[in-house]
Amino acid sequence: MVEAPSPLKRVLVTGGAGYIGSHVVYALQNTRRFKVISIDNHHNSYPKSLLRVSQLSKSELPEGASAQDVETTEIDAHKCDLTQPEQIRQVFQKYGKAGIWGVIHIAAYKAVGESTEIPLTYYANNVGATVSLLQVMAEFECTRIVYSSSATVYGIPPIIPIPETTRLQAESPYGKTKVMAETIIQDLCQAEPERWRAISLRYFNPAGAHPSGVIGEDPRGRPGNLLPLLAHMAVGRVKEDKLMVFGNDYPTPDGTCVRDYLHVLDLASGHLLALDALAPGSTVFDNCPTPARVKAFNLGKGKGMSVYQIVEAMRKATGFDYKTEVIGRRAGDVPDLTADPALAEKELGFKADKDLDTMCRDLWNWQSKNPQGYGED
Ligand SMILES: O=c1ccn([C@@H]2O[C@H](COP(=O)(O)OP(=O)(O)O[C@H]3O[C@H](CO)[C@H](O)[C@H](O)[C@H]3O)[C@@H](O)[C@H]2O)c(=O)[nH]1
Repeated sequence: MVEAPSPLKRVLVTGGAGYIGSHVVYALQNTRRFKVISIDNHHNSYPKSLLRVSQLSKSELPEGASAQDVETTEIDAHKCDLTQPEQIRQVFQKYGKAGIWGVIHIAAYKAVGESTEIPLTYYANNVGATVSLLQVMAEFECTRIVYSSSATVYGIPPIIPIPETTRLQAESPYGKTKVMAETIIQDLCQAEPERWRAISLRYFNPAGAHPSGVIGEDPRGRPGNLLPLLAHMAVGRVKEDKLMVFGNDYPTPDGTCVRDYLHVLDLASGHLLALDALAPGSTVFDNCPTPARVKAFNLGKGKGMSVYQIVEAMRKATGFDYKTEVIGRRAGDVPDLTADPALAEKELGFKADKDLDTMCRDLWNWQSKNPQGYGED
């Protein structure tokens, strides 16, 4: 049976149970304008995260909240594999034609090194699944999509800060999957300009957690990324006190790589702005060079931070006495990935305001309250 129409906009989030997905779902709920449907295969995420998001959103409802407000805090969560079109179709069938207003497509594999070892898995999961998703969306007349892309599409960028007009030249299979999916979405919007609207969001380095410490990042296994690794070291989950710094001979102020870290809640707010920009009446596509309604935006702060600056900020937040040892460069690392965030600010009204100390404080709040992440209870 098809669900009855609802005054709330139904938004499907793929990868909703993951680190970024759970914060995006929270942000959607916080507006009280959306009903969230999540699909996730739990490859690198935990269903518990969505239970916690719901609890958090419920706890923030004002007294005497309406039934509709309460409905916004509920999530229709599905365990679903995006490489299986039939599984996606089943979710859309529940809501019928045009029953889902738009999609935020976050689900993907994201480890650069791993993608060089198992490229086919990456192409199937990140590109093939995107094609299947778009096909099912078309079948069900759901033609608005916000796509999670990455700064990795720029490869080794020729200009810092990086504007969106920079040529895309991703190096790893992972990065190439992001370029391909962006291209596929662009081609679709070009082929059917009256039908499709799409925004790709090129994430720089998301960090931190919701300040409640109820949700956060919980990578499976030893974290490969810098901030979760430092958090795991401080909490004793990784029994190391020495961070291996991957190279100090880069052409950067202190020789270590520079990245543009932004708070995950700022990143989540970018998704809301992008989603609203897909609505009729939005002016975001007015200056597109073709009738196609498709754009890409950087989501970053526009402020680069080195590995040593991050270690220092985490030392301040956690009180942990990190030691460091410089080892060779990590394959695939680029010296500097700092966003030019001007376009997203001008056209979407996006600004990543939260500073590095806030990111580290919120990360530590999450990690110290949940030393074993979601796996502990
Ligand atoms: O043990 C470590 C881990 C990281 N680093 C350094 O810390 C910086 C940040 O590394 P992360 O792995 O945290 O982040 P990346 O910028 O490499 O990765 C991010 O960008 C990638 C694309 O470039 C992918 O999108 C990935 O998912 C995303 O987390 C890099 O200079 C890295 O060399 C270390 O020195 N030691």
